[in-house]
Amino acid sequence: MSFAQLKRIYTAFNPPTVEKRSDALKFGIIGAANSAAWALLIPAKMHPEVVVHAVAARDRKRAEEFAKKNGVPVVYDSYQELLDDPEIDCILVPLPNSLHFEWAVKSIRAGKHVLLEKPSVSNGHEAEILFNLPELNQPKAPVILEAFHYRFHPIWSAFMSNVSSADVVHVETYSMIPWWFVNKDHIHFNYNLAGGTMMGMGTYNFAALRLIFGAEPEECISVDVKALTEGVHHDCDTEFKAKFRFPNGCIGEAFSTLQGPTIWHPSYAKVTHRQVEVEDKTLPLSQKKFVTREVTLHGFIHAIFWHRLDIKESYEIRDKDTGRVVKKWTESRWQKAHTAKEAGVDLGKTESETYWMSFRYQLEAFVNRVKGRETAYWVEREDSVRQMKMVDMAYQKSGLGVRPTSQFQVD
Ligand SMILES: NC(=O)C1=CN([C@@H]2O[C@H](COP(=O)(O)OP(=O)(O)OC[C@H]3O[C@@H](n4cnc5c(N)ncnc54)[C@H](OP(=O)(O)O)[C@@H]3O)[C@@H](O)[C@H]2O)C=CC1
Ligand SMILES: O=C1OC[C@@H](O)[C@H](O)[C@H]1O
Repeated sequence: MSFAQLKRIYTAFNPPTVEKRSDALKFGIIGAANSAAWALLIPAKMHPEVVVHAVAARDRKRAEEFAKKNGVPVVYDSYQELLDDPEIDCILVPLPNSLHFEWAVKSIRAGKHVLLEKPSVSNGHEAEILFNLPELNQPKAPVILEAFHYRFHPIWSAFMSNVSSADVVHVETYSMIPWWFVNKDHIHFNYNLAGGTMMGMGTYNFAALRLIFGAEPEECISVDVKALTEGVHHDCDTEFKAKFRFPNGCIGEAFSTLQGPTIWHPSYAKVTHRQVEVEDKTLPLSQKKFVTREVTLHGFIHAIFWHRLDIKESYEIRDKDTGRVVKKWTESRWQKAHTAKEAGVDLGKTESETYWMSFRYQLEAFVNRVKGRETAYWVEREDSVRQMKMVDMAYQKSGLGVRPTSQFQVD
């Protein structure tokens, strides 16, 4: 790894602190969660319109420690007290998956905008209720966003601009987290907290499949899992391989593990297109030109560490009458994009920096939506509902069962 790469990663996690505007949004965090650092605390430092104002934890001491460590000025004794603070505009919900539904509903009903950790809720049933709350369809409704951070990174846009959904014939996705990063006692492996690898990591692969095919899967054909069976961990998948059939009859595959090998391996999404004819006016009238494109994005989930977009195009020139191949060759190119400009994405007035992580791009979009501005990219509410339905489909097929629905009642 070069010095420039190391410097970029270092700066991503230790960014310069920018001056805050007087109309900056005040965020509250419910739960002194580890993921809050990536999702909000670090990107907030370099966002002039974001102030992390308060944190609440089930245990006040824990909240105080978190506040001291992260320079958060206000501490609340309970999540509800934080929601009752009229000064707070936005809430980060980084709770166990099983609590996302209840606290996202309560946040919206308190009139707050919600940045909701992925997966949005425990299952499709909860998603239908949450994302269709009447409060979200009113004028000046709160903004809610499932924190699908990688979808906001410019390399994802560059990748998608090379994918032609109508021509996709096969997709393979891979993601992993090394075993030492996720302890067996982590909330990811607690069934009652809606744990499991398909929830914690697989949902990233599933979203990639849905976006690449530009459609919802019709069927989950197979799911092979390694799962825990003991105590609170029961029915939590540590690793899985799933296959889905999409409306064009083609297959999308997802492999993920939260107990992967010691050395981190970048995620990838590999897309194969069908052969299509391309116009070439330089050819004699008796010949036709065809291309088959393979597009692979390495590092699609955590692009800041490393990524590369590979595009391989296999060309053939054929005789129109006989179909005989007259000539064939392959052209390959690759691309990286840490900034919006490098990917050709328009972020409006904002200039992105090479050290921006996917989470910083996500926060940019979230703030812009809250402020009523246009965003280059967004995860719509219906999208999050469909996403949870795909997760349900896979859990049903796996035999582990859909994650349990919250007892919290919405009236
Ligand atoms: N975007 C990303 O890169 C990442 C996203 N995530 C997502 O964020 C969410 C939280 O994950 P993560 O931050 O790793 O988890 P942590 O265990 O670090 O934090 C979870 C928080 O939930 C609170 N909590 C409330 N009720 C319970 C309970 N019954 N059991 C355990 N904790 C409880 C705790 O808050 P309190 O302080 O009140 O005790 C704790 O701080 C998950 O939905 C996960 O999928 C996770 C990692 C990375
Ligand atoms: O991006 C991630 O990496 C670590 C996992 O624990 C987490 O769930 C996921 O969002």
